[in-house]
Amino acid sequence: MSNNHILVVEDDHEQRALICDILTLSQYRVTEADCVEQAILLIKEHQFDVIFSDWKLGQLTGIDLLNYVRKNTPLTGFVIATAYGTISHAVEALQQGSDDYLPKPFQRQELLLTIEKALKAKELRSQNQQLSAQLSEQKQLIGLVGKAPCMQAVYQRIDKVSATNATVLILGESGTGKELAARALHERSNRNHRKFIAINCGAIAESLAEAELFGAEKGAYTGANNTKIGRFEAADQGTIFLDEIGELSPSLQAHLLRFLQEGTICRLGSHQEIKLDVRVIAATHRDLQQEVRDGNFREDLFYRLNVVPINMPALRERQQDIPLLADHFIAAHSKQHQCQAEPLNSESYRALLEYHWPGNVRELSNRIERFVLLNDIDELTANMSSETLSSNESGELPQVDLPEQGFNWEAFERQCLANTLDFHQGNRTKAAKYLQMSYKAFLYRLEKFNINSK
Ligand SMILES: Nc1ncnc2c1ncn2[C@@H]1O[C@H](COP(=O)(O)OP(=O)(O)OP(=O)(O)O)[C@@H](O)[C@H]1O
Repeated sequence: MSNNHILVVEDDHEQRALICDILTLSQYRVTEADCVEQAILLIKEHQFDVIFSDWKLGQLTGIDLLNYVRKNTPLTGFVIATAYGTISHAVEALQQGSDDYLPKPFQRQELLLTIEKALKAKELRSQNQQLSAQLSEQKQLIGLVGKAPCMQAVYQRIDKVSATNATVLILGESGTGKELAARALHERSNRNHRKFIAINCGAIAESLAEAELFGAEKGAYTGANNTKIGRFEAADQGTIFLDEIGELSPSLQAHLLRFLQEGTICRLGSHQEIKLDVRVIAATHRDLQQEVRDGNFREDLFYRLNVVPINMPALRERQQDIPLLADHFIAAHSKQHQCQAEPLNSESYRALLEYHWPGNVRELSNRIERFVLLNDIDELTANMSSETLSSNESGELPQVDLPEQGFNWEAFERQCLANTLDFHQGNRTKAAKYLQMSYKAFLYRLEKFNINSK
């Protein structure tokens, strides 16, 4: 039996028995309560790892229990079950610090997955507690908003490597906060009183790039009337952030490799080596390993850069942070533009939660900024419905010849999911969209059938 102890709070006797059975069969230690008051008495006596609570519990709600838990045993994992279609409850629960919510009716596997998620969140919170003083300071400092377990893992990574001089490669889709993470690494290092220089490798003209990065001697090229200091030299004793590293030309890749190996650069037009102390942080939204396989990126450079990788999660992978980020950006943009925006209603939160956010946090920030400036809620959700996963269109259904002897439905569902994923080269966002399913529902199914997309 697992050591993990779950408290199930549900006033419907049959439902409670069912949930307890599922959890007990999955080797959890389970205790039950039929109301908030009884749950609180039990929490005072025992240490629970996760509390699974229904929303409606007599006169009180799961939120009352959640508030008690967050105040008194903040590490405990918490999942709230919400009635079908009551998205405002889900939003409220996430805002109050629930680790996840589970819309009813739910399946056995979905229940087990949310419990596992809450356990993971609890574990990360426990680990972070040791760093908590630093962590709250760090969260302020680095400006990264998000409480999801995958973001906690990012904070931990940043915390561990910021004090070192290790080269860091930050990976993630566009708009996921790669530059913010790089700044955080710099801010938390002992280089923070020196420069942080950010360069978008895709944005510098090829012909000027070498002089721009490594400097040039007077007369090295037409128009070089004075000696030019490059960005590497300017960043001496500080940090250089090379964004879109995948765009670096082969010749600059060679220069960068030499710097990472020898710690020296040569200005254009000179053979004199200049020793520098610059920490390199690189980022890309590309699959650099694929670029290496395709011959576009040097393998030796890839390994030099990839000393410590940090993966920034896509916004759709941390759905629980969406309300938090939305509220954060409303406050930030209202302050910036000195205007007052209406608080979001539950319909708007629902639209935000259901959308798949191809532009990630940047897109959320931009949409909220437009909404705040124009005070028009339609600006927030414009063009979302056509992109939203839960489209109502059924599309053309595939023809299936039902075999006379019957067939195994689960095996069939598994096959459909796996084929769809293959069809989209393992891209889960596209596959979920193709099946007109929310990303979260699709992930549940992948995990349920143990289908690996990577
Ligand atoms: N976790 C976060 N909390 C608060 N703001 C965030 C977060 N992540 C990103 N942002 C904001 O979103 C915008 C985009 O972030 P950033 O430039 O760091 O992303 P990026 O991954 O480097 O994007 P690109 O790959 O396009 O360069 C910025 O305005 C940033 O402040």
